[in-house]
Amino acid sequence: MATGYVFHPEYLWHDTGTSAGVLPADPTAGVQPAVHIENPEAKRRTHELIHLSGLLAELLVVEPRRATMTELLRVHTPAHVQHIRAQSDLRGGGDAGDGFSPVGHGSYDIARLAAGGLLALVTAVADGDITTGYALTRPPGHHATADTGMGFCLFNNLAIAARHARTVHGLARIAIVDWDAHHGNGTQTIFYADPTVLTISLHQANCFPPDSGWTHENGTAQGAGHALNVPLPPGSGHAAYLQTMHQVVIPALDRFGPDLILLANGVDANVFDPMARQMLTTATYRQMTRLLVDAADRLCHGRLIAAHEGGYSPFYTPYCVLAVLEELTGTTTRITDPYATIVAAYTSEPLQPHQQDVIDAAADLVPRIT
Ligand SMILES: O=C(CCC1CCCC1)NO
Ligand SMILES: [Zn+2]
Repeated sequence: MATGYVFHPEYLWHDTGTSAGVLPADPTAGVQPAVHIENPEAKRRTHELIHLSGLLAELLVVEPRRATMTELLRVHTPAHVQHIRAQSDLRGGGDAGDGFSPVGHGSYDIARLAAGGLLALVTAVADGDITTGYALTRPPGHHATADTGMGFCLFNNLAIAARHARTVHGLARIAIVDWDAHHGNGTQTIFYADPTVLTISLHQANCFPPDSGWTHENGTAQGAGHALNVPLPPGSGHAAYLQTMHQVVIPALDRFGPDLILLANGVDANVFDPMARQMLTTATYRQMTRLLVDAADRLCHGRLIAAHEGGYSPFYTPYCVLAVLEELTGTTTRITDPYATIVAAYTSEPLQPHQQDVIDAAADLVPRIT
């Protein structure tokens, strides 16, 4: 069972500029310049930990390629692709569409390489060269819709990969699980009327995008029943997420019967992350990933590909991703999470009734999956 790994130095060259955290800097308006929260640091440190842990030597390194225009247009409108390209051509760059999503000079080709990293993993899985894979890509993708970038995302990497899996490799039924702290609105919207793609998003309720990711958002037309959302309350931790996996995600995958499982692996629900208020630890990511690997083994010959999404703590993101990657490879951990004892007390909270209520509401929709 080989695990593919995609990383490329260009991913670190996507320039999100000196936005003050998440907003464009504007000293004239009192918005002091700062490093953008979506900067290379957490991804660079993640790649370095994967290397220094010795795990890199056990992975099949898969070279990314740039997604072609045809591949981009399977998901995005021509106007959106042209917009990204035009913003990227500007010496000072621009924005992907929502005012929160910097496009650096040259980011168009880097975003194509991010999407192409997922395409390369899908092809490697379809060809049987690997069973599981991880793309440590940047910029992220799960907020991007067909016609706009959003929330730091330029192109929807996983949606492009899903369409490629179906169109080119005949993998007809695709499940996309998204446990990034923020709603996978872009992916959901792209496939909202598509019965062949099941989207499942676990996220902090009403965090980003605002008023998005409610349980009643359950798909439409032919896709009715094939979008699940679990908007977990702020402060939700290990117990709530594991209960969601057992009561919603795994039963949904069992009913749907995917030919391929894609994972939007945002780790910004971790206890140290500045961009959300959830309480997950490396143990949570490890156990959630193990459940997905077991489901993939049961349902689709182990085929499971993860795309990196959010994760902004430069010191904790690496350990969360390492936990996911070790479970994808089926190896035991090499490096103990140095923060485990610090967080053990306040991340072992029991499941709360208001969290169970949210999980129950989502679980009630699982029987609608066909
Ligand atoms: O990690 C992210 C980005 C969230 C931010 C985008 C603008 C404010 C919140 N999405 O998954
Ligand atoms: Zn996020």
